[in-house]
This record gives sequence, structure tokens and C-alpha cells, in this order.
Amino acid sequence: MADGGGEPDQLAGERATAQFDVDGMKVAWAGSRHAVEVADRMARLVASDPVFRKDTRTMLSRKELFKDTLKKAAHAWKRIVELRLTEEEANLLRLYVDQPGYVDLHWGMFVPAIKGQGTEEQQKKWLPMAYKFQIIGCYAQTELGHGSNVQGLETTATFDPSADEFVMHSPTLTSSKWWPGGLGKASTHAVVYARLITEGKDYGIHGFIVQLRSLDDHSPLPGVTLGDIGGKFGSGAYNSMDNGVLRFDHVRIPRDQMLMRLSQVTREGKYVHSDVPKQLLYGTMVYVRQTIVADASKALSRAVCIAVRYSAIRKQFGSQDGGPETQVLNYKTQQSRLFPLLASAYAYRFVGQWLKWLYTDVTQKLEAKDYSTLPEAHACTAGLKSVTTSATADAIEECRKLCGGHGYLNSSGLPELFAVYVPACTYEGDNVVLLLQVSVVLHLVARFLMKTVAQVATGKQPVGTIAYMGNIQHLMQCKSAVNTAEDWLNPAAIKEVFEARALRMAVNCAQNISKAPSQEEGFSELSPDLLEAAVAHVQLIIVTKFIEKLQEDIPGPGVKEQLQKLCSIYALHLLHKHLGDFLSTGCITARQGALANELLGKLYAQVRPNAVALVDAFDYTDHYLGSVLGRYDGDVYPALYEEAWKDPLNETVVPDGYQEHLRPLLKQQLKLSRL
Ligand SMILES: Cc1cc2nc3c(=O)[nH]c(=O)nc-3n(C[C@H](O)[C@H](O)[C@H](O)COP(=O)(O)OP(=O)(O)OC[C@H]3O[C@@H](n4cnc5c(N)ncnc54)[C@H](O)[C@@H]3O)c2cc1C
Repeated sequence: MADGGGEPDQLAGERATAQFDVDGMKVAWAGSRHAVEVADRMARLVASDPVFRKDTRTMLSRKELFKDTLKKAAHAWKRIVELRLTEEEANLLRLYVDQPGYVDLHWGMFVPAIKGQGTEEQQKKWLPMAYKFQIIGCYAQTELGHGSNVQGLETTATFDPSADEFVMHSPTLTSSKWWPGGLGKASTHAVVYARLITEGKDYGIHGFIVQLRSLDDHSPLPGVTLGDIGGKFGSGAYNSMDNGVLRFDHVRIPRDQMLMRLSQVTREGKYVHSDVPKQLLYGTMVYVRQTIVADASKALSRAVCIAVRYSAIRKQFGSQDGGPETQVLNYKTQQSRLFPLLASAYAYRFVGQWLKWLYTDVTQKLEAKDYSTLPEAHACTAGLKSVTTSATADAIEECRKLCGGHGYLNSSGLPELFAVYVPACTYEGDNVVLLLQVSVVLHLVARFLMKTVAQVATGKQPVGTIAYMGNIQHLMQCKSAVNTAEDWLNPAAIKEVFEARALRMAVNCAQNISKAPSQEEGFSELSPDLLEAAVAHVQLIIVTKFIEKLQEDIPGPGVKEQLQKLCSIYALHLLHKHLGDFLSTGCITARQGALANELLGKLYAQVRPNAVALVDAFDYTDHYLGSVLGRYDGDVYPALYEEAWKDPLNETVVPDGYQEHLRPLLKQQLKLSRL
């Protein structure tokens, strides 16, 4: 959607060729008519408010940028309160402000940690203050010396029964908390993860609510050392966030600030487990990862929207007879690089919508004390987080290249989008470490199935996203029946080969591990293969959820047909990219692989007239896109020209430094003895 301007629509011709109802597609993308309307309202509210301008953000110094973030966060809060926005509206408003800041961690990690790990009394005490922003919280887990290996954290929380207090301490340099967002400058409180020591025994990592700064003047409390960890990758981007460093020098907190839902320390210093099961923590994890997958589809769709619109405007080379130049979107290479990314944006959107359902399902099962599906739900969310964020990071960079030189300008929006997005591959679990966790679950199931193949029809069946593994006898032997390119349009044909590939890769790994001297050695040696098996499994989940989405009623002329094409593109481009997997596991023949590629080419041609309308369906304002190349009206060149003049370097015609460094050079009358 455009947000102002009123220039003639240079993309009108592209929009006229669409073969589907864009409004219907907006509903399919957003999830409901209501979701479209709320998102639209919030996006326009932000776009029309001058405080939320971001067109010069990449030109600000770090200090200016941070202050600008504080201003935007405070203004957003003011608007949320004034307009009495609902939680849904407030979340969307923050999304469209589109500037990482302390509020993300306050709402996204601090509040959920207290909700998930605090007792009822603790929630009653802390949450109202957090909801009203009387305190600002962050999530302090990672240390200078340890990230992925949480059990290796060094910060200590030693119980002192004489004072009924914990003593928080950072015994080494490497125990300094390092990275938490919002910690450096903004937070007044943190949930701090530390080794709990009582009665001389180390009980491992637990969470504690610790006040860090004075609520009167914001200065650090005695014994607390705090600061920002320094500039990060890119201009603007994540530099708006005050990722911080924190050290404790014997800082005391009351005993009741240990998060005590799962375990407690008594007044006497005894460590006791509560009767609340540990599995409850899975619920929060599923929730957080579901939001990360949803964010992947947002970031990817933004990049794709920019690249598609610009590729329709950009022309290079003409016909041989000097006729008009060709839109770069018409080049088959541009289509084969770009349309799979467009299809991936839709695929991630739908798997994200399914994850929302999964979260509700997991929550209900937890309430009913049914923990049977949790390991599978945990593995599936970990895998989806890993695969979608890695692919999105790569895709944003690909979109930059698809926009040629102009894609490298900050005003294209792509460098900042990339810089702000890539850490998603690292935070909330490094992607490789997460995939290895997925492969452990797959390995266990594959091993169990191999042992019980004969009884599997009657034995314990795998559930949820690993249910297909129960079909081991068929999937280990089946051969694809595809005989023509169009046979690949059949979702059942696609599903079968993706299932067979994932299962065979898992079984191969399990067989090879069983030959190793020990399981541990086998795991370590085969971890690269395990990783690939986990990726195959996760890609199957995404393909399956897209196919299932298409079995729903999807209103709007032509909408379902377009989605069917995108689903085929998503699956077949993966098949083409990972052809080695499919061939080496014997799931398809080389000819069937070639047929898939043939169909892909035809599908790209069918998507071409719909491409601009398919990105319009994301319904992004020009403000949110933040890209002169992705403008709704396609009026790219005047905008590029105008943006350039905003650069501080253009404030003077003759640059600073001319007198000292350029002029003497130009005026030098050196006698160069050798010339
Ligand atoms: C922008 C950003 C924001 C963040 N915000 C927060 C925050 O708010 N709060 C917080 O507590 N933390 C935060 N973090 C920290 C983040 O959670 C950690 O960076 C993350 O957990 C990874 O840990 P690490 O950096 O120590 O990487 P490492 O674990 O040191 O990983 C380094 C490399 O080793 C590999 N590796 C590690 N273990 C294994 C293994 N077992 N097998 C194979 N390979 C392995 C990894 O794949 C990676 O390639 C943030 C980080 C970033 C970048």
C-alpha cells in the first residue's frame, strides 16, 4: 500500500496483469480479514507520524541513533496508552516502528521469563510494574565466555542464610554478562541466569530478578558495573539496541527474587523442587520460536517485495533491433533466483501460522499434564527456527544482488534489513546447535524404528511432525511414480519423495552411528550428515504445512491457484537444490529430477504476470519497507536522486578536509628527483 506521494503508478501495468484477487490474497497472508484491517490501521498510524520517520537513520551517529530509539519507544508507548490500543494493536504498532530497542526484550523476554518461571506471588509483584513500564527489564543469560553452552555459565548466586539473601557475583572476566539487549543503557532490572549455590553445593543454572539501576536517577546500584558492548554490523540496523555488559561484585538480592516456580531455596537454605514439572518451560520456548519464524517471513517478504518491484522497473539491454530495453524481471535467471524466494516467504508465513496453533495445542496439553508430544514439538520448533532464519538471511543478501548496484545503497533498505536480520541465526539458539538437537530426536526415532520395523504397525507410533517415520516400511523402498513434468504438480507425489528423503537420511545416519565405537563418537563424526538429515526433516515440515494450507477453504478468485503454484515452486526448487540427497537416497531418478526442473521453468513463467500483485498482498507501507527501490508507485529514479542529497557529506559542496588534505595535494610542486 502507498502512504502518500500521489505520483503516477509506474507499476500499474504490472498490477493489471494479475490473475487473482489481491484483497483475497491479503486475507490469506494475514490469516483473517480482521488481521488485514488491524495491520493496515497500525501501519498507517506509524507511517503518518513524523516521530517515526526513519529515512535518515543509517546516517545517524550511534549516540543520536540510541537517543532516537528512546524517543520512538516513549512516543509509541504514549500513543498506545492515549489510543487505548489492545495488545494485538500495540504489538503491531511496535512492529511497524521497525527499530530494535529495549522494549523488544522487555516484552519479548523479561515478561515471558517471569510469567513462565515465576511463582504466582512473584508474577503478582513484578508483572504490574513491568506492564506499566515502572521498571524496564532485560534477559541476561549469555556471558563473555559462554553462549550456546548454558550449563557452562559462571556467574554465581550464593545463598547467605544469615541474611536470607543471594549474593550475585561475577568471579572472572569471562563471567561478565555480554550481549543482553536493553542491558547496556536502558534496563532497570534483569532476569539474570546464574549458578545457584547453597549449603556449599552447586545446583546449576537458575533465573533471578536483579535490580541493576536506581529508579531515581538511573545510576548503576553499588557493586553493579554496566555498559554497552560497542557498535555492531552495518549502519543503523541493530545499533539502535544497547546490547550490554554486566558485572556483579557481591551484589545482594532478597531470597524471594529467585524465580521459584520450578525449584526453591527455603529460609534455611535447602534446595527443593516444586511439584511443577520442568516440561512447563517448553511452552515459553515454543512461543518465542514461533515469533521468530513469523519474523522470518516478515523479513523475507520485505526483501522480496523490494526486489520484485524494482526488477519490474529496472531495464537493461534491448532487443537486437534497438527496441525498448528489457525489464530485468523478464530474464529467466532473475525469475529462477527470485521466485523461489517469493514462494519461501509464503511458505514461512503459513508454517508460522501453523506454529501459532501448535503453541495453543502444547499449552492445552501441558494443562492436561500430557507431556507425550513435547520432545517432538521442541525439536520441530528448534528446527524451524534454524532453517527459516538461515534461509531468510541468505535470501535478503540474494535480493540485494538481484537489485544490482543500487541494492548496495542504504536507501534501498536492503543493507540495513540484512544487518538487522542476520543475528537471528545466532540468538535464541545458534542455528547449528539447534539442528543438532533436532537430529538427536530424529536419530532416536530412526533407531527405535529400525529395531522395531516388524512390530511398527502395532507398536508405539511416532506423533506430530515425525508421524511419517512410522511409515518406514513403505518409505524405505518406494519409488516415485512421476513420469511427466506435470506429475510433479500432484502434492502427494511431492510429499512422498520429501518424506522418503528425510527418513532415509535419518536412517542412514542411525546405521552409520551404530557402527562407531561409541554413540558419542558416532554423533561427533557424523554431525555434518546429521545436520543435513535435520534440514531435510524440517524442509518436509514446511512443504507439508504449505500443502495442508491448500486443503483449506481459501476464498477469492484465483487466490488458491496462485498459492498452488507457489507451493510447487517452493517444493521443487528445494528438490532441485538438494538433488544430490534425492538421488543418493534413491528417492527419484535423474530423469525425474530433470522433469522437476522443467516444470519449475513453466511455473516461473506463470508467476511472472502475478509477481508484483503477489508482493502487494503483503500490504506493506512505503514507510515500513523503507526502500526507494521498493516504492509502491515504482517511481524509483527521482527518489534515489533525492535520497542521495540527504547524506551529511552533501551538506557542503566542498568537503571538510579539503583545505588540510586535498588542496595541498593538488597544489604540491614536488620536485620528484627520479622523473
Ligand atoms: C544481536 C544479538 C542479540 C542478543 N541478545 C541476547 C539477549 O538479549 N540476552 C542474552 O542472554 N543473550 C543474547 N545474545 C547472545 C546469544 O544468545 C548468543 O550469541 C547465542 O546463544 C550463541 O552463543 P555464542 O555467541 O556464545 O556462540 P558460540 O556458542 O560460541 O558459537 C560459536 C560457533 O561454535 C559453534 N558451536 C557451538 N557449540 C557447538 C556444538 N555443540 N556443536 C557444533 N558447533 C557448535 C556454533 O555453531 C558457532 O558456529 C544476543 C546475541 C546477538 C548476536
